[in-house]
Amino acid sequence: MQTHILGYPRIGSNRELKKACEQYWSGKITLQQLQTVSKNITTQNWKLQKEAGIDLVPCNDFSFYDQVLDMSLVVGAIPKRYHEVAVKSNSEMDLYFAMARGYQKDGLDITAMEMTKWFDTNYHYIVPEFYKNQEFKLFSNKIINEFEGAKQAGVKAKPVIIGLVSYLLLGKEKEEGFDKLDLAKNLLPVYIEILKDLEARGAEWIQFDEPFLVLDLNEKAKETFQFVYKELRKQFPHLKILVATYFDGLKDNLSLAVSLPVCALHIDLVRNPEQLDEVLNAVPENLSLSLGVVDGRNIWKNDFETSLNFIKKAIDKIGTDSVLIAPSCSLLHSPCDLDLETNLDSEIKNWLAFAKQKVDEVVMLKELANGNAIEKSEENQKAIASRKTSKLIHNEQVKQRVNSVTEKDAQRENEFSIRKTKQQKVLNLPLFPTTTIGSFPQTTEVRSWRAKFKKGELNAQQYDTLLKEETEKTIRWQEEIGIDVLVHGEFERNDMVEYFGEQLNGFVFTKNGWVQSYGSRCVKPPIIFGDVSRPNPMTVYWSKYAQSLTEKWVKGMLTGPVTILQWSFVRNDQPRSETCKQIALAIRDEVSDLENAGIKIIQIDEPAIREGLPLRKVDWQNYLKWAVESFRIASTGVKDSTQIHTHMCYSEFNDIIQNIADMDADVITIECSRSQMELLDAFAEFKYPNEIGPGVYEIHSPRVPSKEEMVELLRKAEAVIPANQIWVNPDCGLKTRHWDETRKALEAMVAASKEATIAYLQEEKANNHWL
Ligand SMILES: CN1c2c(nc(N)[nH]c2=O)NC[C@@H]1CNc1ccc(C(=O)N[C@@H](CCC(=O)N[C@@H](CCC(=O)N[C@@H](CCC(=O)O)C(=O)O)C(=O)O)C(=O)O)cc1
Ligand SMILES: N[C@@H](CCS)C(=O)O
Ligand SMILES: [Zn+2]
Repeated sequence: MQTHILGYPRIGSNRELKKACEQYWSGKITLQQLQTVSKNITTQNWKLQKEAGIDLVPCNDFSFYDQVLDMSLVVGAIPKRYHEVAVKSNSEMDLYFAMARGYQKDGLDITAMEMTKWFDTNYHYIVPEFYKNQEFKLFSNKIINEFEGAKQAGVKAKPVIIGLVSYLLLGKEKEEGFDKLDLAKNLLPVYIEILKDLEARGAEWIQFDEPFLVLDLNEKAKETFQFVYKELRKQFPHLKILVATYFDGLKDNLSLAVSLPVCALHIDLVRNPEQLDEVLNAVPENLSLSLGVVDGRNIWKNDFETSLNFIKKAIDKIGTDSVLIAPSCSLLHSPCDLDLETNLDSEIKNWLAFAKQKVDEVVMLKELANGNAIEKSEENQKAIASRKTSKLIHNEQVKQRVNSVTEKDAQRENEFSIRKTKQQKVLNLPLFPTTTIGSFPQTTEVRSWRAKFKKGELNAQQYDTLLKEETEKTIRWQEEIGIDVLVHGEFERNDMVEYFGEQLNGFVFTKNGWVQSYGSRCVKPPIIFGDVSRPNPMTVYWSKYAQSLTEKWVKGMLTGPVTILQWSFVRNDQPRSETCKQIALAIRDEVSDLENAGIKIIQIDEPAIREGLPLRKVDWQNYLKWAVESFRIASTGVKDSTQIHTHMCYSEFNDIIQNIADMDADVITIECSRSQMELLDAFAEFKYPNEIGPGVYEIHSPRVPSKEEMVELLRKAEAVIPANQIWVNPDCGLKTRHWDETRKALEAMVAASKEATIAYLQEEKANNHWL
């Protein structure tokens, strides 16, 4: 029996990588200094795992930005537009960061590659770009370098490589007339070249991540899996190849997965424990099974009794030598180290395990399965029992309230057409009304006020005054440039989910529980440990203050229940739907309080609603039913005249448009500019009846859009959506942007709205004249 880890967090337990990357980007440190930071992180990670007693320690799980982008560089999938950067900068690292973040230097203005969600997680990867007959060639030596780096640290590591089929399926065809899977034949020689080199250097085990094996696959994908792994086996009869699947069960891909001629197959027994029996029955004699029993996506202490039952069952069926023990997936999605949490309630802390502790759990499970360290099992069972019976968790009132929600509680008084008239009477908004999504730049200064406040270097009143000044400046500036519906800027928020978690009962938050979201950006998901309720209003103070400063409407700004659920660590002792409804009721109360405080427009952000979709289509409707219902519980307790907005980013809507419509928000703002308004087609085809704000500019890069390009996008929108349904706004919040680019971009956006209005009215006039 062996233990292994599928991947370890690479940000460093104090976010050293984030800080070093950002310093490198702003020219404050050299490439060599950046590389020293990465070397320290990887070395520490390898040593930690080796010293804990892990048999197969991973390498190539480090990344300066994203592991999929790393793979694109390794196999030379570098889109042509970056070739000049490679020449001008003469640095592999700068080329790499240019692909991730765009390049505006040396007279070049090149956009970043697209970024999207990694399966159903809050991690984002850089989408590979594929072209017909694309050739690949080994470009970056990263995998070899990491293997050698681990060797120097005294570890013969197991390289973790994105499997060939999943790598292709993660990408996007950038021209028509071919299927990305057609490229497998061209890509295979590069994989073979890498494996040859690794084998020559002494590698024994190779982990290929193939998460697509838990998704719905077509015949071509299945054939490609067979083709690729047969070829690899032919070439490398002695390498131990482990295929890793995670985030769901193999289900109808089981026979395919167990037929691959590899040494070991990893399965996720946290997400899909039911698959174990079926897999054990199907596993051929020469295939080892890696049991993903420690939850890599959540922070709860492992229940050793449950895990040991799985392990024993597997040992009985296939023998000790054929069993590996592991976390369910890479620990990338877990915070680094619970030991750093010195402020957590000790009862709750005893229920938790972060990455470092999960490594120990994996080792301990092997010990226990071997009949050793019985006292550790008793300790573990005490902690598990204490959580089951704790008084901290249950609140009968909350449970009763969820149980007594009726259909009427999830419905507005009247349908949208009636609400629209009533809202327009109150709001009196122009055609193409302008607004933003909520956050304004979270400058280093604003963040430093909060850091000082937390350290006690600023008192509550000083902190409050600084935030009020920043809010007032932002309100005045929005008035000045003529935005129609203002926002307060969200300066008081550390994060759109954590901020709410900090104020709700049933949540705890950590000091240092950071998890990578994309590139250098991290999030600190709050932990939902018990029944959720709202002891006090959470946002009314700031919305009321902002509204008191101006005659214009200020939107109240909330995060929706599904997004709070999705971006938190969620309790695993009740269905997610139950927790979601509890959060929904808390948000419903906040919405009511905002309305009572005179706020006429309330936005409830749900950017994670699509991310929460189960990976298999058969499971979608069940999820969508409770997710949409939760949004409706949160949003429908208002008068017809109160306008409810929602906002979503990173979403494709075609296949869930009916459910989006069922949310029945009066206005939805969506990310749209990167797809050049293509995302609107789903709304147009569906004849989406409510109002829509398609994002007219991209907010992930510092590039300032021109008025003309936004007018052009509005014209595209008008071609498919009636003008009186269209709002004008950026793709998402502006928290990651600087003020200078924000000012220029929003001024141009307001000008674009005016131009679109004039053009529309002129056309109307001409049409009427003609009639
Ligand atoms: C919309 N997005 C979000 C997602 N998930 C969330 N939970 N939240 C989101 O907003 N998922 C999808 C996308 C992902 N996008 C982003 C965008 C931006 C960030 C980001 O900026 N993250 C920040 C951390 C934000 C935060 O929590 N800030 C805190 C703490 C700030 C801090 O680091 N303080 C320093 C001291 C500072 C000083 O002294 O000057 C410290 O503690 O050491 C705060 O503002 O108080 C990031 O920096 O990574 C994430 C996801
Ligand atoms: N209101 C949030 C939404 C981000 S998805 C913001 O503006 O940052
Ligand atoms: Zn957004």
